[in-house]
Amino acid sequence: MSRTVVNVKSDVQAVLNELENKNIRNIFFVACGGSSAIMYPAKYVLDREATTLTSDLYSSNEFIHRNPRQLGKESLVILCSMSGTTPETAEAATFAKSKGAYAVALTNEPTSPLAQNADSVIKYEWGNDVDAFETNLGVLYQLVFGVLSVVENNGKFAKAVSSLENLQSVYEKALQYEKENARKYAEANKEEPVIYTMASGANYGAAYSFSICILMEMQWIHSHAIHAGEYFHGPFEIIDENVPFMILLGLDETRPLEERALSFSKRYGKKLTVLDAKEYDLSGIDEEMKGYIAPLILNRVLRQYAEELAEARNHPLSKRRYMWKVEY
Ligand SMILES: N[C@@H]1[C@@H](O)[C@H](O)[C@@H](COP(=O)(O)O)O[C@@H]1O
Repeated sequence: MSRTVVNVKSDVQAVLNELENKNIRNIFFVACGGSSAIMYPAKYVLDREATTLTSDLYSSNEFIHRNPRQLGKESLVILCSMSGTTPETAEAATFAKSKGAYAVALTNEPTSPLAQNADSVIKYEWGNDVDAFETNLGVLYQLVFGVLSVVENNGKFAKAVSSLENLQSVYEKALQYEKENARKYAEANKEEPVIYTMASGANYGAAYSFSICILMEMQWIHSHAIHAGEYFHGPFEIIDENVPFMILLGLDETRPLEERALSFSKRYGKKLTVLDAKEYDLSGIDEEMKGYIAPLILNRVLRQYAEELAEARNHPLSKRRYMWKVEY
């Protein structure tokens, strides 16, 4: 086991030990942008697994201003910020603590303002070279299944951990499988002014992050992440042969929504890119975890698509005009 994997495990365990002595009844996921997107699958896990715990997901500043009535001593607030410097997320930790809640920060920067404001910190690693187990998504799942185990005796913690330990090799096979597709996608889409994304259930966060972080923030391409269930209640009027869609198919219980949206899109659209988790080799992932793990794989593959697109468009993923540059 690498040193960073050992650290992640002990950070998660330290939080779980703290929770043993508390009476947690509700969980609030709080973050912004890409860090918020990673929380959608965690919320899906809680909806599917929790028998008494309730959970909800908030953009950090909305969390503070909406001030949910149930936030209090029986709340666990899970905050995430890679830099730990996003002001509204750091402030949300202080706000949560002021209400008596227990605030856990997930960050790549354990000395950051967010980390300092929280009760506990779990450090995650970031970048293409780190193991899936120690990324933000990997760490958040360990925490969520750990909380389910401590608070509700849910028995899936060990299955989640072993599946996450095997995830890196699944990523590598999926990236290899999609390599040429990603390159072709970039060539075919490099001049497109707008690209929509679509998914449901555990996978919606991956579509959301590709839309707002990759296409809008990092490529300045118009986009919107459409929920596959909502597609038929407005957005489907937009599809025709000229409108590009990135459609995700996961393995969770909402897959029929994604399949329905795809089959309609195939009737009227031509520029469809489909990432289907069914096509990937998921050896090492526990059967009961596959639906939960699929968005992590789709998210990793989407990063490969993003890198190819940035290359083909000669627009680096690091390029910004406002973020971190002007007042906002
Ligand atoms: N794509 C994300 C943004 O959505 C986010 O606003 C920013 C700060 O995020 P964090 O709070 O995780 O440091 O980082 C990335 O660029």
